[in-house]
Formats: sequence, structure tokens, C-alpha cells
Amino acid sequence: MKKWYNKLFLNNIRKAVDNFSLIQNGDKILVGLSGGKDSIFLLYSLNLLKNRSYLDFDILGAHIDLNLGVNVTPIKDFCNELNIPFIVEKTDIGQRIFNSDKSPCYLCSKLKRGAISRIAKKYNCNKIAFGHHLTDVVETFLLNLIYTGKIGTFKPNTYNTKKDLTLIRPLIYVNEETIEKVVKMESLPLAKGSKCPMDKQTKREEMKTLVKNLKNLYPDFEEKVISGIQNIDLDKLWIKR
Ligand SMILES: Nc1ncnc2c1ncn2[C@@H]1O[C@H](COP(=O)(O)OP(=O)(O)OP(=O)(O)O)[C@@H](O)[C@H]1O
Repeated sequence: MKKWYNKLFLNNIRKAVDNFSLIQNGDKILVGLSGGKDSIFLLYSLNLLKNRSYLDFDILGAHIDLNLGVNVTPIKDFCNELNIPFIVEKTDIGQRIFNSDKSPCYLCSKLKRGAISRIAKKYNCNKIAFGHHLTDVVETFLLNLIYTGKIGTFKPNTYNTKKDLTLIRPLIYVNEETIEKVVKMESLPLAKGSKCPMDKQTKREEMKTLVKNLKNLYPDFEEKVISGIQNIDLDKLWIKR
């Protein structure tokens, strides 16, 4: 690890962990590995954090195979190198979601979460970590505002009482460009094979372009959205009687 990684992204992860108590000593954290850049970056950074902080926790990696012809051997080899257990669960989610009248993205996300939770319980994990990052936070914020007329985004952590599992998102302060940069510099492994059939066809993709354009005009737009979410001025919101 390069020393300036602290400034580039590790301090932002430490800040998220601190602000929202995402990790405690003794945690067993299952990292959801899609085969993409965000989740492999998450695994890499949590491993750095584990080796460079007072926190003492365990990490496992898990991939839900959607049966869409993705090869995760490079991810498996990387986990082996880091001594991190790696679990693959074969499913037919890729076929099931297109034989339903529900939105395939909604259904895919729901079924994947169910599968990840089952693995977490099986391996005695108390937390699941996902690779949602700052740019995802902002895209979700804009999606909610523009398409559903609501102010809000996903939370840094959510506890599921029924499953007794906590979902954490340690990358909420790290933007996508930084992740892409580090994945390249460290040659972090990506899965090989076919892409999701819905890739680049979603409303989220539309938000991605919008965020890019807004960032061209206002370079700190993402940080400003985060600041807005964390500093709500209730006096300026309307509470109807
Ligand atoms: N097939 C999968 N198996 C395990 N975990 C997954 C899988 N798909 C997604 N996840 C987890 O859910 C998170 C959000 O999923 P999403 O599909 O939005 O991925 P993404 O933003 O494209 O991230 P990535 O670059 O890691 O694919 C991922 O970062 C990962 O932690």
C-alpha cells in the first residue's frame, strides 16, 4: 500500500466507519463480491483497514453466481493470496428474473440479497458489506427526487431484526473515480465473461450522466449532496399538520 492511500481513500473509509459505527471488534463480515470493481475495491480496502487499525475483525468473500456465464477465478485467486475465505453460490437468478412480471433489476437485487444473507448466517457472520460508494449515494438521491419526488438515499448501515444481520456500506465517502484509479494502480482482479443484460439500460445510467454533467459545473457536487444529507435543516422542510 502507498502511504498517500490514507489521504486518497482510507481516511474516508475510517470516517464512515467512525461516524456510523460500522465495524466493531469481533465482527465477522461477509463482503458481497459481484466480480466488478467496486466490491473488489471494498475487499481490498477492508483488508488494509484490518491490518492498519486497532479494529480486530474477520473478512469473508461471497459471490452469488447468477448463471450468466461469469468467471470469478481471478477473484478466488486474489482471496487465496490474502487468506480470505471465498464462497461461491450457484443460482438460476439470471433466468428467473426474466420470467417474471416484476422489474428484473428489482427482483435480481432482492434475490441476491436473500442468497447473501443465507450464506452470512451459514458462516456465522454478523455483518454483510456492499460496495455502494459516494457516486451511488448521489445517484440514488437524484433518482428518488426526480422519479419519486422524495428526499433521501440508502443508509450507511441497516439492521435486519428478523435475520439479526447488519448491512454496512463502508465506501459511502469514496467516489467512483477514486475506486477506478486504485483498481487500475493495484491491478485488482475483475471477473471475466458476459455483462448483465440490463447494463447501461437503466434509469441509474441516466443519473450517472446527470451527475457527470453536474460535476463539470460544480466539481464538489457529490460532497455537497453528502453535506446536505447529513446537515438537515428541519426548519426549512415543510411538516404538514
Ligand atoms: N452477484 C453478486 N454476488 C455477491 N455480491 C454482489 C453481487 N452483485 C452485487 N453484489 C454486492 O452488491 C453491491 C451493489 O451491487 P450493484 O449491482 O449495484 O454493483 P455495482 O455498483 O456495479 O458494484 P460492482 O462494481 O462491485 O459490481 C456490490 O458492490 C456488491 O457488494
